[in-house]
Amino acid sequence: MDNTASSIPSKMKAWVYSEHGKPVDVLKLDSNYDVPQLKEDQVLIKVVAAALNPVDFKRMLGMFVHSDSPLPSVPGYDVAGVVLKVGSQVRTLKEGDEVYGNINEKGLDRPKRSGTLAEYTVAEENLLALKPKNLGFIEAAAIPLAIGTAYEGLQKTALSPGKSILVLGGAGGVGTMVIQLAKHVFGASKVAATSSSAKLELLKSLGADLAIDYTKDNFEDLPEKFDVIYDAIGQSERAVKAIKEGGKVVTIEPVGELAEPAFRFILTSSGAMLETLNAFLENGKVKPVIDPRGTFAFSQTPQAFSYLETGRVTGACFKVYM
Ligand SMILES: NC(=O)C1=CN([C@@H]2O[C@H](COP(=O)(O)OP(=O)(O)OC[C@H]3O[C@@H](n4cnc5c(N)ncnc54)[C@H](OP(=O)(O)O)[C@@H]3O)[C@@H](O)[C@H]2O)C=CC1
Ligand SMILES: CC[C@H]1OC(C)=C(O)C1=O
Repeated sequence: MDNTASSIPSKMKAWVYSEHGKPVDVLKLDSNYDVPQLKEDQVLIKVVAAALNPVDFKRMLGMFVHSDSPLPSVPGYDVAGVVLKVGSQVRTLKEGDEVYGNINEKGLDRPKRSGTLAEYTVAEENLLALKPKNLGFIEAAAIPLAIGTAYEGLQKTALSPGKSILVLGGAGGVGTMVIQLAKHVFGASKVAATSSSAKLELLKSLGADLAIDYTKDNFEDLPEKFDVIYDAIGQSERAVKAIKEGGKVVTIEPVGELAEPAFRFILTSSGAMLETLNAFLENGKVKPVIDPRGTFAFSQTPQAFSYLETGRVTGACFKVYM
């Protein structure tokens, strides 16, 4: 690959929004958008695949204007691609490296204005890791934000071997990672998770010992109580009724009522965390979950958002840059 400065274009294709609203209304394809400038501690990435996350459409709707970056903005946090150029302070990554990561260190604190739904993006070296050798770019792109949120939340609850956990929203991008990490990395003795009827077998395949069909049972009415509850659906007022004395409830829904003793957090992206988990991804103990209807071409980005906005995506929703 010719990575000389002259071979890197100054303009690119990018999906951009200049006003707040629904993606289908405000997201426009710009074929002449500025390739982001590289800072000393950053690398320039040729995007091969990018994953969509709920934060992308929530920002577009204007839900976080108080801490968001100014418009126009290219959405997208998760990327898998190839390093084209490195800044002078980059220590480890080099041109040609196949990398993946979440390009925004503080999830809602001034995310980058030039995100991953474009031909090129930039990220600080410490937010990236080498792509796991056994994963393709599409699979790798599905991982960073979801696994980072799952891992950080489980760390904050001090989940440890022998403890039990209930995962609310087990079939989602974050939930599918929480189940796997809880069982195969944190050593939980009992993993329960909720989903609708059609996704119960998926939960069990990921490591859930008990899959609860929320269309039939209210988890808080079941006799079993848990040491930890990971709430990925914003139902902390119900979750606190299912916790053991002294147990922990973590929720990732950043807005709305928070029932005591539940707590919430916004993830911090970390390349080091990905490098730690690469071992579990490469030995197959933790796997990316790809929605069978969730892979779209770059040109279909608005359709990808429409699918994500249904709230029914299983695992992650993507797009591949072509
Ligand atoms: N604080 C933070 O740092 C972060 C916050 N978030 C937030 O967390 C939430 C989850 O994100 P993510 O996993 O990507 O979302 P997804 O879009 O991947 O979640 C979709 C899944 O949610 C499941 N679901 C929906 N309603 C329920 C319910 N009542 N009970 C059980 N499962 C349900 C669906 O399963 P089914 O079809 O069976 O209902 C579906 O598979 C979002 O609100 C997101 O904004 C995400 C990442 C980081
Ligand atoms: C990255 C920010 C985090 O906060 C919300 C609401 C999400 O959906 C996130 O991913």
